Amino acid sequence: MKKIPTYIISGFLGSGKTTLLQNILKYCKSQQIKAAILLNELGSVNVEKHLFEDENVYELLDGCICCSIQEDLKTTLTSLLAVHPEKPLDALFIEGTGVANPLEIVEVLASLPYVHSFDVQSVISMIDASSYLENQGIFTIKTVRDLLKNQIKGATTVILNKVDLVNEKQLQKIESKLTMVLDTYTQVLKSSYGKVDIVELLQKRSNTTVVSHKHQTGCCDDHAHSTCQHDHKHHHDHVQHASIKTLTIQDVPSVTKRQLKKWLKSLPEGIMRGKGYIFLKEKQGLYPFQYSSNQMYIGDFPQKYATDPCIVLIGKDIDIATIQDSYTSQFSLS
Ligand SMILES: Nc1nc2c(ncn2[C@@H]2O[C@H](COP(=O)(O)OP(=O)(O)OP(=O)(O)O)[C@@H](O)[C@H]2O)c(=O)[nH]1
Repeated sequence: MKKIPTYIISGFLGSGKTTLLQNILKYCKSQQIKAAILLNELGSVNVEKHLFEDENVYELLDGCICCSIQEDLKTTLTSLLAVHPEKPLDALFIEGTGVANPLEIVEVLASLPYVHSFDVQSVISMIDASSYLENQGIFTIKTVRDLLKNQIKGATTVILNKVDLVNEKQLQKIESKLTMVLDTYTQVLKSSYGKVDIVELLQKRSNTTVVSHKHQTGCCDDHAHSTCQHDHKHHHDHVQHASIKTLTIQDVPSVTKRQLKKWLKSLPEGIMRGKGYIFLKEKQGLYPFQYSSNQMYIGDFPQKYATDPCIVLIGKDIDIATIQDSYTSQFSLS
């Protein structure tokens, strides 16, 4: 089945995510694009329900899909696939809460089994130009500052919204601050009320590659072809230059904690996040693990629900072939 092109819209509270989403949906309607939206709200009631009355909406309330209700996200993705089996959706838009880390959502979509049904096209992050500079000073709490940074750094497209509320000088200051955080491949657009060129916005800018440890002949061999989304030469430039890349390794053999740690630490700097389930030799069980800020965390308890071991890595400008090679040499010895 064709994968569903999926877009993640992130950005701090009030930055204009819903406003942008409405513009996108208007465009989809005009082009007969069959879209669904997944709205996530921190509160137990969606106060913006009325804005999406005619739309195919899935609501996830009372928590953040990137963390506290991540399992609900998985359940919703599963039921969404069950509802549209014959005539799949043309696009799925996921609007995270204002405090969501978009990379955590990418990780879910890149994990098994979802990676075979959803294809992350881009991570769009909204910035409220009228409060961006102020927020840099206000939020002295490191976790909030990190969150703001992750929302921007984890994006393939950044939209500097609410430019109607700032003057040229302020805008220049924001742009120069952003260049310090963003890499050159991140697309930066400016807008008022989320009015941007939607065709340009919906271009594919993110890459997910699926490889199987069992088929190390490469992801382009016959067996793996159906899941292969590698950087083929015939891809358009914007795909080759996509800054965020996701690598999903499936059929992972059992390893020791030490081996996993050693391998994760050996990864290139561009790797921003890692996550997955790994069968630990010493504990004879499938354990969840996390990797961020150069630190590995392994869950205290084995996974209760049936799932396959897999490793999801997300990074910027990463050379997937190099990672695959390092992975093969590390774990083939195990
Ligand atoms: N002046 C101005 N107001 C805007 C702009 N974009 C959005 N707004 C307004 O800002 C408010 C918040 O916009 P939303 O689109 O709801 O923002 P959001 O990011 O979805 O907000 P959360 O649900 O809190 O995460 C609304 O009142 C919008 O009408 C803009 O470019 N300029």
